Amino acid sequence: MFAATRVLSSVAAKRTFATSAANLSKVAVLGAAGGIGQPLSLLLKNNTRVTDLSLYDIVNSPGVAADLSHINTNSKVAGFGPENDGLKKALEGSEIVVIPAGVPRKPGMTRDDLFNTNAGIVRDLAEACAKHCPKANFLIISNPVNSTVPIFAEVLKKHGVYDPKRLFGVTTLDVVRASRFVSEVKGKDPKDVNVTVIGGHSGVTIVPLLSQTGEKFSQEELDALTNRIQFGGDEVVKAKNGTGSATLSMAFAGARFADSLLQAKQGKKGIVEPTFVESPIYADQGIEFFATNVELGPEGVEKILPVGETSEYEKDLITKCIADLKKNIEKGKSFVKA
Ligand SMILES: NC(=O)c1ccc[n+]([C@@H]2O[C@H](COP(=O)([O-])OP(=O)(O)OC[C@H]3O[C@@H](n4cnc5c(N)ncnc54)[C@H](O)[C@@H]3O)[C@@H](O)[C@H]2O)c1
Ligand SMILES: O=C(O)C[C@H](O)C(=O)O
Repeated sequence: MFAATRVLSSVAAKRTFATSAANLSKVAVLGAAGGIGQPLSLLLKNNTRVTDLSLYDIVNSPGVAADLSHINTNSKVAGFGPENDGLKKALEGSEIVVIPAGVPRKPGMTRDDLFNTNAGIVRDLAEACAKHCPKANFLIISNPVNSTVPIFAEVLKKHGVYDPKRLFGVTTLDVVRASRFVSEVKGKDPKDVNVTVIGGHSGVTIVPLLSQTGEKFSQEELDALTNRIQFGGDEVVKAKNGTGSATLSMAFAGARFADSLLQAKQGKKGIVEPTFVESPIYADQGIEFFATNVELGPEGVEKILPVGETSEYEKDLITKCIADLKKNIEKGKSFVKA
C-alpha cells in the first residue's frame, strides 16, 4: 500500500513539474477543427507540458473543444470562433501558436496553387497575432510554407514585433517521412534512422541529405528515395483522392515540434529539430529563409546548425532548391508589401 502511494505521488510530482507556475504553457491552435487541427489538438491535450489549450477556427471549434475537454489530463481546453472577439481571446497569453488554418491540396495541384486562398488567411491571422500575442512562438503549417512564413514575417515586421527567433515553418513531416522511407529500404527501426532534410517544404525545395545518414545507397536507391521524400505529400494527396492531404502524420509531426519547443523553453538543452526559419546559411545567394537542423532554446531559435558535408548529388539538389525557394519567398514578401 505504502509503495503504491509512493509510486502514485511520484507520478503526480512529475505531472506538477510540467504544470508548475514557472512552466505555464498556453498553446493556441488556429484552424483547430480541420483535418490536421483536430488530431493535433488531441496530441497537445495529451501533452502534460501544455496547461491551456486554446482552439480557434471559423467553424466548429466549440464542439472540438468540448470533446477534448473530457480527456483527463490536466490542461484546460477552450474553443473560440470569430464572434465575440474569439480570436483575440484565443491568442491572448499564448506562448505557442500553431497554425494549420487554410485549404489543402487536391490531386494535380502544387502547394503553390494554394497561395491565392491561404496567403490571405495567414496574413490575417498574423495581423491578429501581432496585436494579441506578439511575444508568442509561431509555428506555421499552412501551405505553401515557403511563402506563408515570409508572409507572417512581413506582417510582424509591419507591426514592429518581428523576432526571427520565434517564427518557424514546420518541416518536421519531411524528416518523419524520410526516416520512415529509409528505414523501410534498409530494414531498420525508424527510431535508429535520422535523416537531415534541408531547404523548404515543396517538391525540389525539399533536400534530403542521405549521405549524412551513415547508410550506403546505390544510385537507384538514392534517386528513388530522394524522389519519394520530395514528393511524399503527393502520395497522400493522390490516395485521399480529392478529400485532402496529409493530416494524421502532419498532426504527429506538428505535435513533435511543439513538444520539442516546449521542452527547450522549459530549460532542456540540446533539443534539435529541422525547421524553416530566417537563416544566414544561403543569405549570400539571396535566400532569407531556409530549413536546417536548429537547436531550440528558451527564446526559440538558439542556434542554426550548419548544413555540413554534402555529396555532389546533394549539391546539385541544393542548387535546384535555391532557384525555386527564392521565387516562393519573394512571392510571399511581395504579397504583404503590395
Ligand atoms: N507543413 C506541412 O508539412 C503540412 C502538412 C500537411 C498539410 N499542410 C497544410 O495545412 C493546411 C491545413 O490542412 P488540413 O488538411 O487541416 O485542411 P482542412 O481543410 O481539413 O482544415 C483547415 C481548417 O482551417 C480552417 N480555417 C480556414 N480559414 C481559417 C481562418 N481564417 N482562421 C481559422 N481557421 C480557418 C477551416 O475552417 C478548417 O477547419 C493546408 O494548407 C495544408 O496544405 C501542411
Ligand atoms: O502535400 C501537401 O500538400 C501537404 C503537406 O505539405 C505534405 O507534405 O503532406
